[in-house]
Amino acid sequence: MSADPVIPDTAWQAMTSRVEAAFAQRRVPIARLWRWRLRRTLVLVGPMGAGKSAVGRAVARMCGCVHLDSDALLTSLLGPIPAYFAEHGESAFRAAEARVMAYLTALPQTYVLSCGGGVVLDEDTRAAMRRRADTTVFHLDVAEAEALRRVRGGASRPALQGDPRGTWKRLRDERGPLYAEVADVSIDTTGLTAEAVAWRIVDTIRHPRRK
Ligand SMILES: Nc1ncnc2c1ncn2[C@@H]1O[C@H](COP(=O)(O)OP(=O)(O)OP(=O)(O)O)[C@@H](O)[C@H]1O
Ligand SMILES: O=C(O)C1=C[C@@H](O)[C@@H](O)[C@H](O)C1
Ligand SMILES: [Mg+2]
Repeated sequence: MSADPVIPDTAWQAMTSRVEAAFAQRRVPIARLWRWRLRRTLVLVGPMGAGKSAVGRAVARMCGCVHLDSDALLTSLLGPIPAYFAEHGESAFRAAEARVMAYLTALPQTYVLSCGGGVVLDEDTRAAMRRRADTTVFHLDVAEAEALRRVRGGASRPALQGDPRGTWKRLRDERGPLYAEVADVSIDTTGLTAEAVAWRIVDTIRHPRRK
């Protein structure tokens, strides 16, 4: 086990090329219908199953902006996250995750970023999120029973292995203050579809003073 993963330069360059290609291939925004353009980066944090990935995709579709997902980029770098956890341990994953987050939070473009559930554990990541004046951070929360239904008991989430129910709640409680530290807006997604949460996010950005 190594807590300091050596990411080959070629893998890192392949990942950054994917990101650059995503910005080069931006799609036509649905929001053009409203003559409105998203000019901010939206960062989604929260516990596993809160819908960060699904909602991020929906927001980006609505706004025609680039969507990046830290877990997807880490998978392209390290291979499947559960296998990486098993082989190298959580601390190696966290080190790679912090490096990816440092890269993502320094990008000059605006876009939608779905984060892994544990990104807020890293102090530098939290500081980088707070530093950006062109960024709004959304904390997506969800009730335990619904989160566990959404992640289907946690089989693909290595951080939940063993006792998914107890672990999900413990992690959510431990990380709650860290999500609150970085978040500008908190949304309880319980009982809402991913699209409904996405509309709420777009509405919050379009009408900031109403919230
Ligand atoms: N608001 C929602 N209502 C119903 N199902 C949802 C909602 N949001 C997400 N889902 C579904 O729940 C599952 C988990 O959602 P998602 O992968 O977006 O969570 P996540 O917050 O990104 O989790 P992780 O931290 O593990 O990346 C997916 O199958 C997704 O389609
Ligand atoms: O909350 C967590 O610790 C994790 C959440 C997922 O998004 C992945 O980043 C990984 O499975 C760990
Ligand atoms: Mg996700």
